[in-house]
Amino acid sequence: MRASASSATPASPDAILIRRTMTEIEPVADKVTSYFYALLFVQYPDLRALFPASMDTQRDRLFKALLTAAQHVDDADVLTAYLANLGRGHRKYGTLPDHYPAVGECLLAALGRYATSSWGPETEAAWVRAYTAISQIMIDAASADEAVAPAWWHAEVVSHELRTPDIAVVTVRPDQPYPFLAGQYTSVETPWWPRVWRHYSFASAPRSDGLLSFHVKAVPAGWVSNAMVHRARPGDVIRLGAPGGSMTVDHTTRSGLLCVGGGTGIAPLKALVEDVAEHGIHRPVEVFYGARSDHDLYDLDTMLQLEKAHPWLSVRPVVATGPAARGGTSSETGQLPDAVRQYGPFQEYDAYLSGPPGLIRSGVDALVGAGVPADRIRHDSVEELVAAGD
Ligand SMILES: NC(=O)C1=CN([C@@H]2O[C@H](COP(=O)(O)OP(=O)(O)OC[C@H]3O[C@@H](n4cnc5c(N)ncnc54)[C@H](O)[C@@H]3O)[C@@H](O)[C@H]2O)C=CC1
Repeated sequence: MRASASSATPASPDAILIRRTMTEIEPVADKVTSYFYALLFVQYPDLRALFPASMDTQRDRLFKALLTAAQHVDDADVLTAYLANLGRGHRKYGTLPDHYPAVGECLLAALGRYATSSWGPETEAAWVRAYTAISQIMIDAASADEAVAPAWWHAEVVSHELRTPDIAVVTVRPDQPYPFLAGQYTSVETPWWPRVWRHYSFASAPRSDGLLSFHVKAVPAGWVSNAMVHRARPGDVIRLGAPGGSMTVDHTTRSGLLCVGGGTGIAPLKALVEDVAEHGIHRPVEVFYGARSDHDLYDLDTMLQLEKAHPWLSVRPVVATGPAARGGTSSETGQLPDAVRQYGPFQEYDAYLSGPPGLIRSGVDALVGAGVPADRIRHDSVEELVAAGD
């Protein structure tokens, strides 16, 4: 979380033109992205096979990516980091350098059609420059990544444990080593919904046996989550993309860790606790684990066992309704951010937030209120979480 340079320094002429287009198309974003994909698939029918059967989430993602790029167009560091990650992430879709000009041509045609008052030769030229730069960063990052990592991994389900009627702990064995850091996430594609990818955090620090675990909650209309909870069985093979996310432990400091997790958001926090334990330098770790009710604290036993084993760890279950859970350093009823506010001070802590988007948003405010400096609060991108929730 850092401020964009573009908010502090005057915007470049290209940035002004690009943002003008974005402002104009924002109210009709659905139409622009539908037109873009329709044009792309008519002009370049071979590209249809790279996309999922249903394009709903995809349309939204394209617009958000454009918006992010437009916001940071003058901030080379942020833009490059974002686009390089996007370029690497596109390898699993089978994206090739040749595809970029086709996409650019259809994108500009769609923007020109809907941004009627801001479009003209100058604006078009600004978009051509921006798109050329964007695609080059993505192509270069993908090509550099090819030398060091596969485009995707196959992983076989080796165990599937239903913890509640709609939450499963799924453990998989990747077909080749899968390097990642505790606190990161990956993208998952199931055999039942080809080319539909969703993000899930790793529920453990890297293990010596190479196995990876995920906590998945089946949500209404969630294709991948329902398949993972209700269909996947040992022997099924899923695909994994590259690891991502910066919710990782800074092992160069001895600061405490304040971990606030709601629902299946406890998964990466458990991984962080294991990471601190394995590192051997014992720092205070405070975990606030929230759920709607006692029954929804599906991983409380594991967290309490960790608490028993590690004197530097405090686990505080927080339930929104019903009787407070038994166990832990303390046990609360109410909303997670309110529970965190009762404790502290946390000035000397690095904070980690994980869970539903609403919790991330209100949690950041609560943590700042509890004295945690904003630049020491880590969480995954709320946009990605929205996509992960279905
Ligand atoms: N890396 C991450 O941030 C991860 C995020 N998730 C996300 O976590 C979510 C888990 O869903 P569920 O288990 O159904 O969670 P849930 O809806 O049952 O909520 C869990 C907890 O968060 C609190 N909460 C929810 N919305 C809140 C708000 N607006 N303000 C304050 N507190 C709020 C609830 O009171 C409860 O304590 C999914 O959206 C999933 O995508 C899951 C794993 C990792």
